[in-house]
Amino acid sequence: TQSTRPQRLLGAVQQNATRGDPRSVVKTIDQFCKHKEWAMNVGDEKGCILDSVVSELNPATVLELGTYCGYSTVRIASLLPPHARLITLEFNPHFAAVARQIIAWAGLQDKVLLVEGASGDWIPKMKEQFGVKTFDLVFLDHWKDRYLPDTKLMEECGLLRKGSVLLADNVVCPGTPDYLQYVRNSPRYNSQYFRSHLEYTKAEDGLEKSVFLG
Ligand SMILES: O=C(NC/C=C/[C@H]1O[C@@H](n2cnc3c(NCCO)ncnc32)[C@H](O)[C@@H]1O)c1cc(-c2ccc(F)cc2)cc(O)c1O
Ligand SMILES: [Mg+2]
Repeated sequence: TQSTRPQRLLGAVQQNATRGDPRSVVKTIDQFCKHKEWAMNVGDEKGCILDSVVSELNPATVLELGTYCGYSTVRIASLLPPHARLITLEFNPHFAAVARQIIAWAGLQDKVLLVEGASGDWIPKMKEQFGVKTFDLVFLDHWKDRYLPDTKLMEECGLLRKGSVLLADNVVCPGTPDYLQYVRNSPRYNSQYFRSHLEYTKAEDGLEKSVFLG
């Protein structure tokens, strides 16, 4: 049977990355995507911006929307303090299965809770199911037309507090126009654009960092 791109990416990690070493897992995936097959990971250039936001925040509770193969999950989790937790939502069972193995290869399974299912279903259950009060950081990287509805849902569910940070990938390419318009014009957010490039290419893309003002 034909393998899938996520399976080939997992194979590259298992053959080339050092078990328990998140940096080598990240480097292996970036090498694979640069030299073998492009994949929609946040990548190394935008990844450094992600790293700096995480390091500066030192968050205790992080939510990621759209795990895919777990590349950004590994980047974020590798920077979290010991008792911090990252909940990542992925509704494609095949991608979730690959991501679990990549997260485990990096040795980060104790910091990461990968929940299989749709954000729209799970965001309203975060408090009762996982004892989450509010998220310090949310990384949005799932279907681009779901950034805005899920942000409004998080607001309605009381999952954001004064100072919570939303960090959104792909606000230029593929683009998230309705989300950008909302966070940049709403009095409830302080929004900032970090210009970069689409992963592994020269095309423009960037991350939008939006602080919830309560
Ligand atoms: O489309 C992109 N990302 C989507 C990610 C989807 C992943 O997230 C999962 N997912 C989606 N919606 C939900 C959901 N909730 C919503 C549905 O209920 N709940 C849970 N999981 C969800 C999917 O199963 C995937 O694993 C993208 C494209 C380019 C790109 C740029 C230029 C090009 F030419 C081509 C491509 C670059 C990027 O960085 C990109 O992130
Ligand atoms: Mg992305």
